[in-house]
Amino acid sequence: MPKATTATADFSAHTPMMQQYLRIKAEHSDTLLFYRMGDFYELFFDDARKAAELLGISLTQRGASNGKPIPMAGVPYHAAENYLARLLQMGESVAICEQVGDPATSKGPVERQVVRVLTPGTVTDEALLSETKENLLVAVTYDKLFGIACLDLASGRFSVLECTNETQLQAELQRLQPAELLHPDTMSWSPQWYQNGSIRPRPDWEFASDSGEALLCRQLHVQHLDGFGISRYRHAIGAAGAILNYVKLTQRAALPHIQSIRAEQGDEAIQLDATSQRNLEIVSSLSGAATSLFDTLNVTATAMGGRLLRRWLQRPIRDHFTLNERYEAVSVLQSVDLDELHKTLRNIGDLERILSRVGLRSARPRDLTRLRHALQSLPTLRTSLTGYDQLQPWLESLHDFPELLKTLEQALVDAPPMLIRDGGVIADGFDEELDEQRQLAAGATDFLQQIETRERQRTGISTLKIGYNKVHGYYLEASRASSAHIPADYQRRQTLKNAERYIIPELKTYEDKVLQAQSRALVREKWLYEALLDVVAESLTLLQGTAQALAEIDVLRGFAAQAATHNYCRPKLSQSIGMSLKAARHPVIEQQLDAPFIANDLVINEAERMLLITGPNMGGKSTYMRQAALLTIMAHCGSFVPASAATFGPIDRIFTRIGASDDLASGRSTFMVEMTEAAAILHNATHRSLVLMDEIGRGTSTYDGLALAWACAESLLSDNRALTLFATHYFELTESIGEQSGCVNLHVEASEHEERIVFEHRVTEGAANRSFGVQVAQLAGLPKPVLMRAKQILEQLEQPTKPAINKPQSELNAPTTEPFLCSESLAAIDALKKLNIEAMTPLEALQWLARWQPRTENIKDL
Ligand SMILES: Nc1ncnc2c1ncn2[C@@H]1O[C@H](COP(=O)(O)OP(=O)(O)OP(=O)(O)O)[C@@H](O)[C@H]1O
Repeated sequence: MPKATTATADFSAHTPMMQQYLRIKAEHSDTLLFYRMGDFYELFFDDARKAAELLGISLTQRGASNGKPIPMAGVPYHAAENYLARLLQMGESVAICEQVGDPATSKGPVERQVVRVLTPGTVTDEALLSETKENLLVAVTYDKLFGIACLDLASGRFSVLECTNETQLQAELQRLQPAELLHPDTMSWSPQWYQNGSIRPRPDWEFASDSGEALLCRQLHVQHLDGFGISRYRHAIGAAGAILNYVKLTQRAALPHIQSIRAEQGDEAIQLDATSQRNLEIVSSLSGAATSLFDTLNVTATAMGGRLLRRWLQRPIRDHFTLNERYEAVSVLQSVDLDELHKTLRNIGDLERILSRVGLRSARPRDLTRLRHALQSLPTLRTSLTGYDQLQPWLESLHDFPELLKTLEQALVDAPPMLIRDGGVIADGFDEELDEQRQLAAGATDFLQQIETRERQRTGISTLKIGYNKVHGYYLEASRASSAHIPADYQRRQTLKNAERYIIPELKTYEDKVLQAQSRALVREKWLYEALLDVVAESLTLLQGTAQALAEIDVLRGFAAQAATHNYCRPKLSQSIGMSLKAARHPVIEQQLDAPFIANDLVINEAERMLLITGPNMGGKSTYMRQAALLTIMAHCGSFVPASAATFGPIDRIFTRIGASDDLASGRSTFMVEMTEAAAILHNATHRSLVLMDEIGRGTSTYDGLALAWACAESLLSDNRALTLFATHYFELTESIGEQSGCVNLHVEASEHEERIVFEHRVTEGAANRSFGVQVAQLAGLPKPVLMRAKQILEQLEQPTKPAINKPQSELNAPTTEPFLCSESLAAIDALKKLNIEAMTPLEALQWLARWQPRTENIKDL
């Protein structure tokens, strides 16, 4: 690539057009430059090579400049959106360079300018965005704590938050899933924090708090930021400044739809760390193919409703007042005609994004007709919801816009073309001047037809016809065979194979009139369209408030519909720590099973804060635990829950240690991942946290695993005092931990029928006494000989003091017997230590001895 990166570079050896290209490219060195040439966007040099590789388009050459051939690749102008969408998805940014000068009057290459820069986090074009997902631009800065700012340019939603540590940062980024992330040049970015989007370093000074504050004040038209409650978030304000800088640079337009900014405070939502967000499959499933909680609950009518539901699920709130308001709304919506409401909302569509495009002045004619349609539907919607006091908080924000609607109805044709460029958008009768120009243009066209008829008669050439092209304007065309009949006042302009083209002065005069009238009409129409955008923009704040209320109504309508269809109950919120669920079901699995889902109760509170769950593989332990977390999340979004009764106390965080997989990207083994997650839980869980621990310790040897699981359970029970659901296959824990105060043993039931396991999926009190592992393996299709051998080994392991039946002891897998012996000894010592002899009656002491004595036989073998 020629040196195009400095302003002082010398391009004089290149052709004039290449000089122009290189000058523009020098200002956009880190973006692909789409350089408009006729009907194509062309890319040159390294850009061409890169685009050819990324898009699979052919790499060609264009002449030579500076003595060397120029690598070139291009995409047709009319199909550019598709290519742009793909590049953005791959994290690339593109600068669009258009011809802005007039080719007719230009000396040398026609003047070109970059009219906008598309980057993954700042696109707002309908065709380039996913309907269902927010497209977020996030900036992160660090100085003792992380300052984060987040902008959804396509809705104008702007927020700031701060995190004290990396784990929190990771959790927030996992939730936000930025399409593009900015950080200061000097801050080194760890891929562990986030690596999905396009990560872009920006100059440090763009993140300065003072300049950030000044930029924000200017954007929000205020003198200070106190009114938005964000003043104390100094780092995040710096990050917000970096975002504003960047968006202004790329959009090259004012941003009137960004009208406020809010602080997201850690304690206003239930915190879900990055792992839990993934493990609980809230908005996307682990495998990608399965169904997430979002997929199950999303029956919204509008895309803006779908995006809001996603946000709510990712950030469940803790404010009981707001949640009760939502429950009330869901209750009363059940008596509204939900299908009708769905239809009306569908008609309203994605108002949120239309309004942002109005703000950015990139709204297309069809955006305005959709806005018109939405405003027409508003009164119907309002009528269907009036009379329900419980909906008042939403009805208050639903405004009618009669004047604006009248203007849009009068101004726009019914079905306008895609672009304003060619006209035909503004309706007849809306503007006198436009009508006049249009009539003139149409009248002059009639006149051309009169000329054609007259000239045919005058010349006697019946095939004489009037045509038009951009180079010669209007002309009369006659076949070459009839050239003998051409009058003397005809001036020849063009000779074709079989025809000649002529002009006459009269034709030229009328041509000027037509063209003038047509272009005046077009100019007028564009001006009127801009004015129409101004009119809509005047009501932008109220319209945005209305769109927000509509999106919420859409989500609440969905909750009501789901509650009615699947028999969900209204949750109760309580101040006492804990949770109580009657006949609860897993919202996602319930809808996927052909067989009926077995409902289970769950009670957890300060007195019984750890539920130790044992039972066979496939018995339903994970399902039971996950459903507790999912119901908590649903209830804290305002949804009803799949249970016959549900009460939730205050919950500050949900932690999960579920499943195990290697984290190859960061070079951590399964066990390392497991322990890192456990460490995060033990460090952070409070007595208000819901903790799901599924089979901790299974990633290492049984002996180590048991010891770790034991110690973790003890700590959760006594130090964190968290509300813990602890599933394990270590039966030893059911006595060592399960019998401690604050812990309850539960098990999932299963029975054996003709050597086959039957899962009951019922959770009942008490510990399980066997794990049916071999039977489950049989279901999984393990070869018969292997199963037989496993049964044999199992029998030996279960009777450790007896000699091996078929094989000498040395040939058995000796270490696997170890945990039984060692764990027994550990259990015995622990139980003995905890014994309060003074509080025991002699009979109780004897009973204790009788219970333990048989088990100590195992210990002898150590
Ligand atoms: N309450 C239930 N009603 C009906 N089916 C259920 C229920 N609970 C679980 N299942 C079914 O059993 C399957 C296994 O459940 P789950 O994964 O929760 O078992 P598990 O005890 O955690 O197993 P493992 O110990 O192997 O992890 C689920 O995929 C689901 O199809």
